[in-house]
Amino acid sequence: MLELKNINKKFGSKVIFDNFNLAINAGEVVAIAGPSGGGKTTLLRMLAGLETIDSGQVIFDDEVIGLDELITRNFLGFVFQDFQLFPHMTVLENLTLSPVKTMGMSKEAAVLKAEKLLTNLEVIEQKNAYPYSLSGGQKQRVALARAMMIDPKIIGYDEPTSALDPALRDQVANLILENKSLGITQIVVTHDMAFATKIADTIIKVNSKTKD
Ligand SMILES: Nc1ncnc2c1ncn2[C@@H]1O[C@H](COP(=O)(O)OP(=O)(O)OP(=O)(O)O)[C@@H](O)[C@H]1O
Repeated sequence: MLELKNINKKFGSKVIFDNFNLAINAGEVVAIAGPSGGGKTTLLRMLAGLETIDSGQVIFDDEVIGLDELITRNFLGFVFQDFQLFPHMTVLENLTLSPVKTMGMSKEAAVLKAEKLLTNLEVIEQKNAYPYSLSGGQKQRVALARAMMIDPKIIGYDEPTSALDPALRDQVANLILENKSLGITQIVVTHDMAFATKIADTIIKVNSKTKD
């Protein structure tokens, strides 16, 4: 489904990826593990088009995707570390802002879609609440709903359990497994190997050789 071939990425003179390869099958949950600073977040950001790729090939369903097209193709919905909800906006506004502002979705369509996702994720009662008033698990669900607003082919999570206690970690694992049962392809960046083992079909270690 998604294949990365010979991906190179540098920040200044610092090499983050040197001919990196990755293949992900549709419906698979892939955990990306590896040392701090190894480039896990950068990998997700590159796939979401939030960070440039210097060179290499991205192939999606047998189609070679221009490296500058990643941002507009919306392959990857991003669930940011610590959720990164806009604090001055309600849950509903957090979900509808970007689709309306940057993707030309009508306000009405965005609200309908947001309400459906919030219902599915059992946080519809919080639609007019502000992020500060939500529990950690509710914030996680809202962040997931926001990522799903763009109908991404893949959902990427950056350290989804880092801010959560063990019970909430299990909830996140269940959410990811529920999405898997719906056939959604997911990439999960995590330090937490127990969590990775629980959710992932495949665990990929990025730049693990730099660990030693
Ligand atoms: N915008 C940037 N400009 C310069 N260097 C950056 C930038 N973003 C990341 N880096 C550097 O690239 C390297 C990889 O960072 P990244 O955040 O992808 O690592 P990570 O594996 O996610 O680490 P962690 O597990 O600590 O979150 C780090 O050395 C980081 O300092």
